[in-house]
Amino acid sequence: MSISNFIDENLKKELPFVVFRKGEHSKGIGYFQKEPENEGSFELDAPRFVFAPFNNEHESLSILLQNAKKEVFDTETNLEISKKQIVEETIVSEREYHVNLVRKGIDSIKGSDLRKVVLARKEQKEVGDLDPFITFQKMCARYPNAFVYLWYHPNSNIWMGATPERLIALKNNKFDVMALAATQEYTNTLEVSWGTKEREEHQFVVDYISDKINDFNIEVSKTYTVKAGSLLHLRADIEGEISKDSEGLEALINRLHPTPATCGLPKELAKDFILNNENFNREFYTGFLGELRPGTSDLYVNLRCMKVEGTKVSIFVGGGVTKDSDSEKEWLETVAKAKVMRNVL
Ligand SMILES: C=C(O[C@H]1C=CC=C(C(=O)O)[C@@H]1O)C(=O)O
Repeated sequence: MSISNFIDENLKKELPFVVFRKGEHSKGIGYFQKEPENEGSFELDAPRFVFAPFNNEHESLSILLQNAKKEVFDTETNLEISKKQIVEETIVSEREYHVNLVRKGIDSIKGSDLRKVVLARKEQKEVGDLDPFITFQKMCARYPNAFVYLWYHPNSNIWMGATPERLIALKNNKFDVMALAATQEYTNTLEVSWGTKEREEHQFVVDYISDKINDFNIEVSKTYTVKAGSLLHLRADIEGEISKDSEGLEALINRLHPTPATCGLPKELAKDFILNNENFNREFYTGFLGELRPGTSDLYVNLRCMKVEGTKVSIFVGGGVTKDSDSEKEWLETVAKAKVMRNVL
């Protein structure tokens, strides 16, 4: 059976599956659950592929690897990618809502202890009959460095994305956390300068992560510029080691998630602002996903993603707001980020 057949079969039977391809890899991996999960029948630390929401008070979904069929396949890299330019179809009311939301965020930062808040929006689009696997293949071809995935669970519907951000990788007790933030459009060079607002919004992420895990003997890299599709971001890597008697990976994730790359600073103030002011539910956008195994795990932040429901997709995009933000620029940044998914539809 081909991967497409496995996908069709699991969708028909409403059984969870995930198909993913890591950055710089040509092989994709699929885990297809064979039968409905028997609640409570598994060990808490059983190896799984986890799909966690933004709001850590909400339930995470998982596919238990031991109950799933594993398929390794070649991803299509020679796929004809349409170079057509996306026609801007700015919906005036969406622009207005987002610009006002950002202004409210800036006012709140100026008048309280809030220092950064990541504000997002949801863009809906009619797409007709979308073939999830072809869309996945298009994402693999267009975004070779991204973690590309296609996920389905009856409790979440179909999600897919091409994220540039790893939350944490763990191997032999050594871990690697990515601090990614700040955005500008790529114009054929990595030699760009970054403004004060961008450097500060990224530094907030580095400082927060370093502070949360400073008991793990960490090393923080220099900040450098990375390309993600047609965008550039600032990145730093924080490496450390989990000692034998320290808490496990899940506790470490709880300290980190959500970082100021997706929520803000201080975390609880920013989260309250988001939950009270964004006009949609983030669900799994800015949550995290990936393989969780004792000893070796690889988790990514769910960015540049969309949810598919029948003939409609919802694309989720946001950006970090600080005291120096310009509301119009923040809007345009979300338009640029939305193209990452719109380019493959
Ligand atoms: C929240 C998003 O991106 C984050 C990651 C990189 C750059 C970001 C920024 O420039 O605001 C965000 O922190 C998103 O893509 O929806």
